[in-house]
Amino acid sequence: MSSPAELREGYEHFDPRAYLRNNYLPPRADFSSEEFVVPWKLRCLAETFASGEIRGRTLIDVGSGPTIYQLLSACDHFEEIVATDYLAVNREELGRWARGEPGAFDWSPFIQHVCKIEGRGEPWQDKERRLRERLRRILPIDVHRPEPLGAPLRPPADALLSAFCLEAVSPDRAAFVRALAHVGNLLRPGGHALLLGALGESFYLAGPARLPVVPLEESDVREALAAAGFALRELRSYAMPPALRTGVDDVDGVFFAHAQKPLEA
Ligand SMILES: Nc1ncnc2c1ncn2[C@@H]1O[C@@H](CSCCNC[C@@H]2Cc3ccc([N+](=O)[O-])cc3CN2)[C@@H](O)[C@H]1O
Repeated sequence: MSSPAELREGYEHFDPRAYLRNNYLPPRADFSSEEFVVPWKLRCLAETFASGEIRGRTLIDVGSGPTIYQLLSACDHFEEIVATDYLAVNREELGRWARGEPGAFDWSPFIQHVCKIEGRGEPWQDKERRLRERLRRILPIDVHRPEPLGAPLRPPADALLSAFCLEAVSPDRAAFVRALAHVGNLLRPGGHALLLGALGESFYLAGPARLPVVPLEESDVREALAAAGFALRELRSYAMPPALRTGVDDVDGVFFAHAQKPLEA
């Protein structure tokens, strides 16, 4: 089991471009079939937002890393998107994309796919522009702190999204529960939480960095959400096919959870 100090040390060597290469270029970024992991992740989010039930002023994305794909369906339903990450190198990568700077990662295949599955015939450039307009803040965060942003979010977020972060920064399941409770402090009562994460993963690579992950089963996710005070609305799982087991991690599958913070405090 890794210690918080080992985790922090490991993240000093995290290479955002290697991480993007490992997870967001082929073979994992294969849009040719719904059987593949990226279309599955994007469909979970598109279907959840399609109902229109989840909307409001602010959505906070916890541990964004260097990625924005997770925000593509959310951005139609919130005036402001707040991205966050622990590492400056990831916040800088997000900023490059947000400002449309040369050298930023090309998310257009993801944006085109989301526009296709949302089925409104929206030009992908419109969605790209809307996300850039609404992605107003890119903040430092540490989910091990009871106040992950260092100060309360005022007003609290109407919704929270987090993709592949909490299990990758928690040394064990108890720490995962604590991190969930901490990020729950950023969410208003009644607010919705959407989580994507890894099942059965014990490590992943990001260039020179080899980071430990607490291996989770679906039941651990269910129990952690309950222990952190969330009411579970939906939990789906995806099994990683052999073709996508590329050695960049040992992930067995992916979970998608939709939960809600109760109205009564
Ligand atoms: N204390 C902290 N608080 C908040 N964030 C923190 C903290 N420490 C580090 N961070 C921040 O959290 C990190 C988030 S990236 C974590 C990667 N998770 C594992 C990776 C992800 C992945 C992606 C896609 C697929 N797939 O199949 O499609 C599979 C997998 C499985 N492997 C990183 O941005 C770091 O900068």
